[in-house]
Amino acid sequence: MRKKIIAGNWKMNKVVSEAEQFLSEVKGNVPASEQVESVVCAPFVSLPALVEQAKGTDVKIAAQNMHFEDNGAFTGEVSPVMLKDLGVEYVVLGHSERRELFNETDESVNKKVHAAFNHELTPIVCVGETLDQREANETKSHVEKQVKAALEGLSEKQVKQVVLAYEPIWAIGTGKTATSEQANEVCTHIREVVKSAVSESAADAVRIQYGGSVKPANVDELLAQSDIDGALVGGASLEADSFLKLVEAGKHE
Ligand SMILES: O=C(CO)COP(=O)(O)O
Repeated sequence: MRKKIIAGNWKMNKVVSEAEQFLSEVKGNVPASEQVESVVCAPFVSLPALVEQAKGTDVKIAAQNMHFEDNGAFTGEVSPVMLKDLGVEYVVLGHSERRELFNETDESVNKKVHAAFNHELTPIVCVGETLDQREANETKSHVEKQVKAALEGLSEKQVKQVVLAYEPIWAIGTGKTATSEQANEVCTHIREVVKSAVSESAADAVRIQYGGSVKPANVDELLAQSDIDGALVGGASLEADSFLKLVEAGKHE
């Protein structure tokens, strides 16, 4: 049985004091991490305070991006070494906003996934199709290409530790959720891709989140699907109450 993982992706929201306020409200109220993993993906500037505050609690802290090099002349970038040194445990890689707005490619995502493992960070790798691709019936082939590229060169053991997040771009921030059947169909396909590209045991172990307008009202139905092992949540993760409802839902399934 795969443990559910609920991650709140704040994107570019909250100043440090707001981030601290949020964590003070949730940290004593999340379920034990043996039941469900609760992750907060915050902007870089809030990470030191959040990691400090989350110590000894069941909340894990994630970055939303990083460079693949350890250090060097990359003005404005943050490296995996820096994240590891802070005590960050997860990193979101290849989010569609980064692919679309910041020229993230399958190749750079793959380099970052390797860099994450080199520094014992757990990657949450995002994949997903545009509305045009869905309408052209290219969803599965597109997502397959993204998953294979992201996992290229990893060991079976590493693949088992990756978290994949299926986020259809047309459902992000639009209020349009994929139906739970549509979401599960693609997550099932992703698991089949992992099985044929890596192994059956890797496919059984890898966790696949759904993301795109997830909220307390629809999370139960999504998490009840056979191949959905969690949620990557934007808007509905910004309020402590709502985030707590989402992680509670992960516990029940
Ligand atoms: O992009 C997302 C999470 O990474 C989804 O965002 P929303 O939950 O706001 O649609």
